[in-house]
Amino acid sequence: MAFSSPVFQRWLTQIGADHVLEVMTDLFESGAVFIVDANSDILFWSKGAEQLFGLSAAGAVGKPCNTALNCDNGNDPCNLAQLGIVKAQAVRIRRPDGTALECYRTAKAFYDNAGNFAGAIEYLQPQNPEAGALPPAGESFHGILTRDPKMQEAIQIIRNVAATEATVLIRGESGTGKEMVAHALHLESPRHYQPFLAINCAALTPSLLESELFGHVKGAFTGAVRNHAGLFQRANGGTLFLDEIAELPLELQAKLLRVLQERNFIPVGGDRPVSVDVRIIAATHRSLREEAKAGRFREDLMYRLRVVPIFLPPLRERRQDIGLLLQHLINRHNLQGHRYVDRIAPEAMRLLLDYPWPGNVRELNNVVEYAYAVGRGGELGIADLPPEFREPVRSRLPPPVARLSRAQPADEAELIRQALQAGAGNLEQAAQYAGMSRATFWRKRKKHGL
Ligand SMILES: Nc1ncnc2c1ncn2[C@@H]1O[C@H](COP(=O)(O)OP(=O)(O)OP(=O)(O)O)[C@@H](O)[C@H]1O
Repeated sequence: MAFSSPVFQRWLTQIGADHVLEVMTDLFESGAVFIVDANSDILFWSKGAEQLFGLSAAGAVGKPCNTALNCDNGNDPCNLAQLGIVKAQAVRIRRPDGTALECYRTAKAFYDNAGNFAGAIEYLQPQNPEAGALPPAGESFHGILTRDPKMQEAIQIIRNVAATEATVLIRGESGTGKEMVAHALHLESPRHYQPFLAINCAALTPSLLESELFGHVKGAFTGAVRNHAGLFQRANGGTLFLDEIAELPLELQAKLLRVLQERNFIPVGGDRPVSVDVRIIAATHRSLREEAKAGRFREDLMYRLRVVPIFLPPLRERRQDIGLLLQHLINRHNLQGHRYVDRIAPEAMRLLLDYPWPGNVRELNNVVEYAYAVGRGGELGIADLPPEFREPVRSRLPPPVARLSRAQPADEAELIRQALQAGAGNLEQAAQYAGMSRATFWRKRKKHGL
């Protein structure tokens, strides 16, 4: 057999088995190869796996394979140990960006001399190679799709700072991908085995936020019937993402500063400090400098948080990403099988490119979802777009109308959309426009996916 040939063995030693494996697996352009050890932890992750699953080798190696792949059937390769070989088994994996991918899986187990399971080599192919394919490498980073130079600059900063412990502050409008970027940073960092937890500081009242962040002890307040571990405790060893950090009340800013400086905090109602090791990534749509100048944000905390600032441009300033994201979303929806879109009418594309996208990528997701819900046929046309795309003068906004209590649910979504447009990325102005508090506006926006 060729593999036992001494000539082959000598050649393999000369070239290096790992290099041969890498080159060999690169030949499988439309599939992913990976290798697991006896514990099913990933040892090797091919470029094809990075491409297909949208997860870098750095983020995958060392993880249990069912965690990295988020298999819906999640029972493998336990079965593989008994079966020895699996051919073209249909499986569904879930990428880090949440998209599902139907694959065919072929795998072969290895056993040691005692007959114990010693690992496996696996090959996964998308069931529909065209629809399942991710954009070319370089345009996707942990599910973040972009061709925009400023976004790519941001991604380069993430790659560079991931290995360090530097605190990162992400600035960008709502829906520009701040949480995705924070998650990518976590996945690239040595903390990727540990939890990544996120909270929006604008979404809760100050007392709830304090309890959610720092936890509380039994009896701290009416209703505190047991000890509650806060996010800092639960994220210990990992990363905590604090979205809309500018909305953090001043008294909690002092508590956060203490965690950053002394790595400990006192839970609500507690009397002794709890030590934690958590990397903080914060995000805001505001200028923290301006907030500090206005006395709403502690300057010392601002300096602690923005050691590495990252800016994400709004979608209207990166038009080339609109086409890329559209194609990706269409591929994803095509996979679900309700409708297969293979082209976008030029006039619909024009409208999509000219639209100001106040809700950024989140709004683009919704527009495509709308098109699949209401439209039919292979061409995505103007009639498949939500009403605001078909209004003759989109820039003319209606006056700040209707308090929400009087609005019907359908009007509510429309009001939020108009408010976002009116606020042009400033959530405070948008909330004012809608006649709501920031927290209510944030909740309603999430509810309607805007
Ligand atoms: N570059 C991108 N590529 C692919 N998907 C993206 C990109 N940017 C954002 N998204 C998607 O858009 C949605 C909003 O992204 P995300 O929650 O990260 O934004 P955000 O800036 O944190 O918003 P908010 O501040 O309102 O919470 C998510 O569904 C995310 O998957």
